[in-house]
Amino acid sequence: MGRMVDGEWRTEEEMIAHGESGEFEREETTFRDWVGEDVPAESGRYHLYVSYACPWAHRTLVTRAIKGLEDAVSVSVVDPVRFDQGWEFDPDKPGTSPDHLFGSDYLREVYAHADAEYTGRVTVPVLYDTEEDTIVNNESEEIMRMLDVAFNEYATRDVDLYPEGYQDEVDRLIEDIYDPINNGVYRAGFADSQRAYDNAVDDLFEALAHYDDLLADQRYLAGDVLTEADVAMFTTLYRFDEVYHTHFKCNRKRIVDYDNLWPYLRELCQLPGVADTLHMDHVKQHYYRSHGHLNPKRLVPTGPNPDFFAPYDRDELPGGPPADLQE
Ligand SMILES: N[C@@H](CCC(=O)N[C@@H](CS)C(=O)NCC(=O)O)C(=O)O
Repeated sequence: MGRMVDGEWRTEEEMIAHGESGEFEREETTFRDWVGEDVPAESGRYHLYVSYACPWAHRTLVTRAIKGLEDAVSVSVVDPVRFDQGWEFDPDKPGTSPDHLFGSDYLREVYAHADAEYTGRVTVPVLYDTEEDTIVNNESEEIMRMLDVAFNEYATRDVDLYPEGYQDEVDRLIEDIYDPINNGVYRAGFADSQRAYDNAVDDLFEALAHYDDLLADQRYLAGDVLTEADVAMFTTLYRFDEVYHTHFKCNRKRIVDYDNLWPYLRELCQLPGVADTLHMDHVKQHYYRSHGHLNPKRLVPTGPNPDFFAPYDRDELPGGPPADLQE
């Protein structure tokens, strides 16, 4: 694994950045323009690059699926296993695709196409503008918001994940769950010292307990309506028992052990469109086979196979999904 420096791929760059006490430090993303502000929303103009394995990319895929934006925004899917050349395209692997825009072998070629002098990590998701021929944005939270708000006129389902009256709460929730939960599992898994790991798992399980309590009498994180905050929480919970519990040593509890988080997770999996975004084979292949420093034999565990499609029994709670998501 490496990163780009002045448009060149460097594999000798430090694999994972750490602070002085061994905490994992995630690098800021660099392409931060906005569809709807800097460039106009248009159907067929933008292209998403994703890995089905990645929780950040998964947020954008879930938003696209539940709003019904498949015809408006096309997608290329990388090979789930990432070696020292970074994300690559291998359309022979099940569930992957070619690079539909450029036919590249590696995702870094797409970054170089957008900026020949690019310095930084080559991450998914990427939202590419075929008109301006550059990357608009590579920050999942922002791409999720753009798909939800800026592309609304192209949505085939009437679903608003950032509803008026809830916006401050949604922003607060997305921020609040980021450090202990979404990034928390990485802080645990990529910790370089016992203290950094201990702090990360303390924060993670304290936050999970808090949201488990909240969801006892509340259908969704912001209350009775489904929002972007649920999408942001969902993609971490989905990977938890199969990957983070074992591979990242987040093993005080599994999601199936929680009274409310577990049925909440099942409900989200069963929303129309979401099943098509679930690719646990890619998730497991990616984590267990890409991180040789954590799993040197690169063996992929066969369990525990939670049943995400078992009934969830949350219809008694107030609220529920928008009409267009009720089947
Ligand atoms: N802040 C970014 C993080 C994206 C990210 O870290 N993606 C991972 C995959 S899960 C990646 O592509 N990593 C490659 C690397 O860091 O070199 C976002 O939320 O979009």
